[in-house]
Amino acid sequence: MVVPTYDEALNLAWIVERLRRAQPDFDVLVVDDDSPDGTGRIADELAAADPHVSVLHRTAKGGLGAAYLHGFAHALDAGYDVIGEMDADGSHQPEQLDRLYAALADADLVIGSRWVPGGSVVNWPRRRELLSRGGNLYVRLLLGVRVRDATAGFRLFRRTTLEKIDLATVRSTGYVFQTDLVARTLNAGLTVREVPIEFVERVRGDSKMSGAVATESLKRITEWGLRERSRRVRAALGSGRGRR
Ligand SMILES: Nc1nc2c(ncn2[C@@H]2O[C@H](COP(=O)(O)OP(=O)(O)O[C@H]3O[C@H](CO)[C@@H](O)[C@H](O)[C@@H]3O)[C@@H](O)[C@H]2O)c(=O)[nH]1
Repeated sequence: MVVPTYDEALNLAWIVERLRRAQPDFDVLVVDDDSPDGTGRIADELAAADPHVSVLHRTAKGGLGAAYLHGFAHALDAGYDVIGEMDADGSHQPEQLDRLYAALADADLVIGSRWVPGGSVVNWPRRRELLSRGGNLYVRLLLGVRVRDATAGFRLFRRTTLEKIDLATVRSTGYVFQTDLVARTLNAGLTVREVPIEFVERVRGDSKMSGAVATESLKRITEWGLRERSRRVRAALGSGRGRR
């Protein structure tokens, strides 16, 4: 599992311990962006005590997407067949990974979803719930992506999925990375399955969601949607001309 961290000193040891207990066969790769609160040092201590834990130290805060790209490159190089994503703050419960893993039997990407029947959020401020539901609706309308929770960050990918979606061309640095990867997976003709999860708002530390992160998401999704629409219009005009 790739676990990106920025200022998660209050959460990291707790979540890694839960993850290792819930899935003793899984390895954990913490990708830390030189967190000022010393998360990187805690990650080093966890790695020193457990051969299933390793750490990638990045030199500065580069965004969630950039951290995942770095982590995925390492996991692919290391030869893993299944590569996962999970937040470090306890929002994603390692105890629910069994169900995600089982669903990967007939899928190329499994998403732990808050917005399918059976999914839920606990203690999320109303504002965040609206932002997530509204963002996902926007993604469905503009990109035609038939997924209820395209912004979720609790996932399992088959290695082959990451190999097919051309990660070298991904430019999404922030949270829009999540939507980008879902759209790429579907565009590659691969299967995405959503498994209901209970998402629990963090109790320690702060979310790194910011105005800049939200703006990047809005801008990119709008650009992709408009580009796709004009591509469809051009294709329709082209085939119309061909028929005349
Ligand atoms: N390395 C690194 N990690 C980061 C960065 N920004 C955030 N993170 C880490 O990414 C995880 C998610 O960040 P949060 O700030 O806790 O996200 P949230 O608002 O609670 O969660 C929402 O957005 C996430 C991003 O896609 C989703 O994963 C999550 O499901 C939820 O919808 C945490 O482990 C956090 O430390 C960064 O720039 N660099």
